[in-house]
Amino acid sequence: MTPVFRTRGLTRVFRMGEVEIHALRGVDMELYAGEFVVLLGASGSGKSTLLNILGGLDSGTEGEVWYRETDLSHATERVLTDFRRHHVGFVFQFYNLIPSLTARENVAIVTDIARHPMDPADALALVGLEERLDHFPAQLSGGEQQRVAIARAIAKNPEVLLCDEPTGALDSKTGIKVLEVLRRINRELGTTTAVITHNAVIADMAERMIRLSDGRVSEVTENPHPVDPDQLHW
Ligand SMILES: Nc1ncnc2c1ncn2[C@@H]1O[C@H](COP(=O)(O)OP(=O)(O)OP(=O)(O)O)[C@@H](O)[C@H]1O
Repeated sequence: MTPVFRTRGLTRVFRMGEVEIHALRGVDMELYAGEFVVLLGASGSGKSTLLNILGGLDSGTEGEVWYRETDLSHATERVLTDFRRHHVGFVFQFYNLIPSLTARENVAIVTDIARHPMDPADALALVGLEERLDHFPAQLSGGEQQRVAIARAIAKNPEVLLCDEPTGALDSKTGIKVLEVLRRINRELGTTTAVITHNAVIADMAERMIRLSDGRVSEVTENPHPVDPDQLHW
């Protein structure tokens, strides 16, 4: 299987004045096409740093990061912008919706600059919000706002969806609904999906779990029988 992403010896050092923080200390990992992966690890283990580098939001200090045949570690800003714009979708813990725009308009912001976008209404229907197209964020629950954010991330038809604590601000019932949406998109669109979480239970729905400890991959586990999100309890 050809990986969508491959890192080798990836390190990231943040320099704060005299202090150096080694967020990643040599990460070797792959993400394969179409898989659903959960990234676990203690606070500060480097999960967000890794996801940000995979998504072209940040760069490593040393080591290699490949997106298919593109070497992101030596890419120009133009290549990285194109990569972010057309190949990856991001979902964060806080939804980052624009309060003065409706659900449909929040999604259209992205589809307006994408090459092969979905219709915003279709993207919102995929996340179960066909009845909420003209609602403003303040008129939506937290789970619904997160689903708008997911619709916005997938409406450009990205190959990869990178999610940083997507259920972190939600109660378990709402979080499970959001996970069901992510699972459905992964299955129906074949979007390679990586989800960072503190919640080890969520790994039960993933095909693979990658654990980071102190800036390194400490464990990779395959899960031959991923469960449906509605079977998860926490
Ligand atoms: N921009 C930055 N400047 C300085 N240090 C940073 C920066 N981003 C992250 N760090 C540090 O790098 C380390 C790894 O942070 P990171 O956010 O990747 O961890 P994490 O596993 O995602 O943690 P959490 O689960 O708490 O979000 C931490 O010690 C953090 O303080």
